[in-house]
Amino acid sequence: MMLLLDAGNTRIKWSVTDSGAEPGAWLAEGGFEHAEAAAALPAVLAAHPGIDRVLGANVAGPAVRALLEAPLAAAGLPVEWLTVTAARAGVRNAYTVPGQLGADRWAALIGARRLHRGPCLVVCAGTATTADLLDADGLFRGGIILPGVDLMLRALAGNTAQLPLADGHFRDTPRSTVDAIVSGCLHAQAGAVERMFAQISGQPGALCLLSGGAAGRFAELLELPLRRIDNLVLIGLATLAPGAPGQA
Ligand SMILES: Nc1ncnc2c1ncn2[C@@H]1O[C@H](COP(=O)(O)OP(=O)(O)O)[C@@H](O)[C@H]1O
Ligand SMILES: CC(C)(COP(=O)(O)O)[C@@H](O)C(=O)NCCC(=O)O
Ligand SMILES: [K+]
Repeated sequence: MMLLLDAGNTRIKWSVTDSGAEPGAWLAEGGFEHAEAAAALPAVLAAHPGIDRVLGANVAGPAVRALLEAPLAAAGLPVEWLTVTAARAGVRNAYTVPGQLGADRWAALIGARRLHRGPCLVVCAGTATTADLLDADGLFRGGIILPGVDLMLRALAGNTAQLPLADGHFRDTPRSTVDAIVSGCLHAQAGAVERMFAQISGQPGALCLLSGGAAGRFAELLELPLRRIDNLVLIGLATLAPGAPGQA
């Protein structure tokens, strides 16, 4: 039985899965804030005593990595952290320096390849938003990084005299400050995704896979073939586990 960890810059997402189970068929799943790791992880282990392996993707830095490793080490469980390479599980990494790519993006690409064999735009709407192009033959051609929704909202509130941390709504023609701010930030997210998707929209089977905690903020704005996938990073990690069906 495996514990999978997606350590992002806002939250830790986790799932428990039986070795050999279909990626995404979780026995349990959840999330917690970085500071809750010392309490949350022992609770997960206590609830699932059969966990004998931990696989993780970390993009939140060494301090968060240590926060996660400590309670697991106390339970005799080392964490196998995903390292980003030039090729894995049918995905090839065209990054100029392959190891520079975030492990979450790499795991999400591997998960996407597992779920969809055609051309794909893999979007993770998290602290940052990423949109990564995966060819029908499994080549990750490259992708973009932009501030996530909350970062955009906080940037405006924190760097202007008159703009609040907006809790407005998306409008086609915003007529209040908070709606103007929220609409602008959501257009920025959806526009970036649609512009990236335009590179593959003419290809048969082209699909956008959208994951991440902030996905729901702009999913319905997207005018493209879309599949919402919860925890694509964890699906990628599960795909890499030995014995996982369809593992390449
Ligand atoms: N429980 C939640 N409910 C609603 N929105 C959330 C929740 N958790 C995270 N978010 C939103 O998603 C973003 C973080 O998503 P997540 O995919 O967890 O990011 P990361 O992988 O960067 O930690 C936050 O900035 C917030 O906008
Ligand atoms: C872009 C990211 C910050 C996204 O992380 P998240 O928003 O999920 O916390 C992360 O993938 C990262 O640190 N990447 C390393 C640089 C790169 O991918 O080029
Ligand atoms: K940083």
